[in-house]
Amino acid sequence: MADALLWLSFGGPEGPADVRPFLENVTRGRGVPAARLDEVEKHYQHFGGVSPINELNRSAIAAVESALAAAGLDLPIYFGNRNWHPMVEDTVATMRDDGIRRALVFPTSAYGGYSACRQYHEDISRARDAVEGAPDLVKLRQFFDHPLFVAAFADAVRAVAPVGDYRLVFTAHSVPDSADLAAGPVSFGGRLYSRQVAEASRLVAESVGAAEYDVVWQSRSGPPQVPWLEPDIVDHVEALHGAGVRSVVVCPIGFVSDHLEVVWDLDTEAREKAEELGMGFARAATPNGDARFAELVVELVREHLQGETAEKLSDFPVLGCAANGALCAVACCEPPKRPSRG
Ligand SMILES: CC1=C(CCC(=O)O)c2cc3nc(cc4[nH]c(cc5[nH]c(cc1n2)c(C)c5CCC(=O)O)c(CCC(=O)O)c4C)C(CCC(=O)O)=C3C
Ligand SMILES: [Fe+2]
Repeated sequence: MADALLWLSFGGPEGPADVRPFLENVTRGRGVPAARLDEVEKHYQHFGGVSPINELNRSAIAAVESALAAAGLDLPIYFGNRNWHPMVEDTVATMRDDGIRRALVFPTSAYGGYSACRQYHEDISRARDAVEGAPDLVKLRQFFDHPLFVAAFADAVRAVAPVGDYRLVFTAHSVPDSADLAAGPVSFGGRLYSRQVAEASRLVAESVGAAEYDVVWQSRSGPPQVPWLEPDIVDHVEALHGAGVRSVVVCPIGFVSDHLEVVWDLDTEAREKAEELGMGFARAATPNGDARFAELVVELVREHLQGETAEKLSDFPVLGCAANGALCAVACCEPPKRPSRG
């Protein structure tokens, strides 16, 4: 039973004055050096201080509203973010005022791990703690191996792949190596996030018939002395050039929409590097623009409400679904150790 859907996302600035306070929200207590924030602020200001993420979420929500109605599911959608307005605390207060008692939560991340899953559970807890009489909030599962997610990426790769030889390169947001090591239920053996990224990449590569491909990382943050997942996409483009590769197709498998880290780190930085080296460069679209993305959300809702077997293409366990911010398992996806200050 559910009487609403909460669309829970990351949030992004909507004007030049929003950028710094947004970045402060994202990085509070996380030991990200000021120099890194100054650099990232420039990326946002380059686009007029507006991240595409909020508009992309709003249009996705409109598509999902229609798809839910077409499927006969009468669920209003509420939109809330971790780091920028509409903030999830405010959204949950509105839901309470509207008489919502129990809502499903769709997180705009397909994966497990601290940043991609557990932090969304923390957002749910924080919002419920802030709102007296808050509805029950049940987060939907991780969907990195859902057939519609894989099919949308596979078609996106086919749509931009050049005729002839190219190297297919998958990319996802880097995380601290310690966070990746601690990702997943203890019984899974760690590295849930990077193993899911590798598995989604394998499924897409198989679907497009690419025998050879790479999985690399992007948008590294944090202090330079802390190890994060590598190699970085820009370094990797250079390495491929050195190995004689003439053309790359980049598939942003770690993301659901063309937000700032896609339009800056890939469409700007990685593309410029490839062009400087005289290489062909194409970037596959993210699923947000594909009609199947709305269908995917409807299927996740239906699967949950009707207790159906999960539609999935891998043998990985079904994870990420829990009520009111509970952890998936004891010690699941522990947060990374923050560098001590002082
Ligand atoms: C795994 C992962 C995802 C994918 C899962 C998901 O989608 O949720 C993701 C998504 C996103 N990350 C985003 C933006 C940022 N991430 C930052 C910093 C960080 N990301 C991390 C991880 C991830 N991030 C981590 C471990 C940090 C270090 C700080 C910390 O330990 O938490 C910073 C701080 C500045 C910097 O980059 O240094 C910014 C601005 C945006 C919005 C872009 C827009 O505005 O359009 C989105 C969707
Ligand atoms: Fe991030």
